[in-house]
Amino acid sequence: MDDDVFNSIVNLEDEFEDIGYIEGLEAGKIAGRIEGREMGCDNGLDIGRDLGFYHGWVQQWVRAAAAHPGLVSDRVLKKLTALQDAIDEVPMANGEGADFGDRLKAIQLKFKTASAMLGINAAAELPSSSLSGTTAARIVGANVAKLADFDDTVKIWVHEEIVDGRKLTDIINTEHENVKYLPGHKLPDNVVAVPDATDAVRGATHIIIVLPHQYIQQLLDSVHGSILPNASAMSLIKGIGISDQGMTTMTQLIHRTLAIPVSSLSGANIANEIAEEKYCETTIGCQDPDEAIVWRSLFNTPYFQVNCVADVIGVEFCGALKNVVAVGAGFIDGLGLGNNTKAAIIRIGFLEMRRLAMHIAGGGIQESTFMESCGLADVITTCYGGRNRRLAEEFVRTGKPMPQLELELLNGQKLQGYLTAGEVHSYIDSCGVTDHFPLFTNIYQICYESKPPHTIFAGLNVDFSRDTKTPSPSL
Ligand SMILES: NC(=O)c1ccc[n+]([C@@H]2O[C@H](COP(=O)([O-])OP(=O)(O)OC[C@H]3O[C@@H](n4cnc5c(N)ncnc54)[C@H](O)[C@@H]3O)[C@@H](O)[C@H]2O)c1
Ligand SMILES: O=P(O)(O)OC[C@H](O)CO
Repeated sequence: MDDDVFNSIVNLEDEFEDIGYIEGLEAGKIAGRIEGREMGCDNGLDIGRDLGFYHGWVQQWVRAAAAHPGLVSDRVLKKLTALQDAIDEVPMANGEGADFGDRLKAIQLKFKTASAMLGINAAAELPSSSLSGTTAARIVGANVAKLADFDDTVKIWVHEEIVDGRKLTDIINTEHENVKYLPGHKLPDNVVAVPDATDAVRGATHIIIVLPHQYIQQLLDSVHGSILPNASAMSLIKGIGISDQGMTTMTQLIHRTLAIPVSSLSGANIANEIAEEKYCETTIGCQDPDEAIVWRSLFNTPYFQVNCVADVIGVEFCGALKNVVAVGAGFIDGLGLGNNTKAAIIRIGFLEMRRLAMHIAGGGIQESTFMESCGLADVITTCYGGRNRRLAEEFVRTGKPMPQLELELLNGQKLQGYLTAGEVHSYIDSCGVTDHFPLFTNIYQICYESKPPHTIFAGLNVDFSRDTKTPSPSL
């Protein structure tokens, strides 16, 4: 009897373990089934909705083509049939060969090509007719006119203003010249200015966004309901955003609002020189190799040589942060110091750019991106020929605040450098790492805290040697 009691006590743990195992297994099966069903419903719903859209679209065109012979060419009909086949081949259940992601991607590409050939694939721009936006429209306009896969028309959104008593959109559409932001350079006839941003993006599969970064969120909010679900965007903006979540790049901001893939283009690209068709290079950061080819075909010309990399945010960090270095270079010119001093500021600025980008994005950025046109080359050109440099020089010479100089000297153009210096400072200050960015900190203090320009040299003897050895330098 005693024996039995002890036996059952000794075995109690094993018994509970067995019971626990069986109960846990049953509970796990039920929870797994519920979770799996929820996930399946969510994903299946998305896939079904997209497939339904493509199916309905292609059916309409196939029917219309059958009812109206000659409505579409044989080439287009072939593309529509290929799209229809790809949709029909999608299995209706999970299993081997289902690979829904790859299949949807292939369908999306076929849809883009077919809709482009049908003339409903406008490559739209949202440049607010700025200097670089108009320059980009010139290039893209000339390229789409030659590309079979794209509709001929490039819509360019113009933040409407009156120039010499006339609407800027009317001037652009009649004289084919942006007389305010890019005077002296004709635009191709297929570039059409529209005053309503939603008009520019409606029906567009490729959206190019170029405007001073301070206006971006307002613009995105106004267009986000009008974007095609299969559209993709390219940001040419050189700027960063600061939010509660820290530092945001423009592609992150655009993606968050529009929920479409976003790439970046940046390089040693002073817009007036490009408009004069002087040879230069640029860098496209695009994660999808197929999309990168499409974007390259929209921008590449013999005088504007595009190189593609996969590092989207590396490209844009370079473009944004070089503007702060340009302000420093302008201070050096304003102080009347020579080329050696400017070269020192460029070198240190370049290292601080790289250090900051790595600090924020770590292994998400490629070292090699800094050697592309968007990196080293853009720092050089901007520190010698850019507007940020020029106004920083005037700032030292005249003592006038940057916003006043911008109004007086830039005829409506907007500076990014001193704003970015403020944004960078608020970020590094909140992280407690200003000591590791003496040049950025000094430039900020000269711009915003009335420190004299010669204080730009304070504490610049920083050791950057560890930065090249670790992908994400610990500060
Ligand atoms: N200019 C260049 O050489 C160059 C080259 C490459 C990249 N970029 C980048 O391109 C972006 C645009 O710069 P930019 O030089 O072409 O612009 P810009 O300074 O030439 O033009 C200013 C633009 O802002 C618009 N604007 C004014 N108020 C507005 C408002 N409330 N809302 C919306 N838009 C408004 C104006 O219509 C005008 O089109 C920047 O991020 C810049 O760094 C410029
Ligand atoms: O004129 P900035 O200073 O805005 O610079 C223009 C371009 O960014 C240079 O690549």
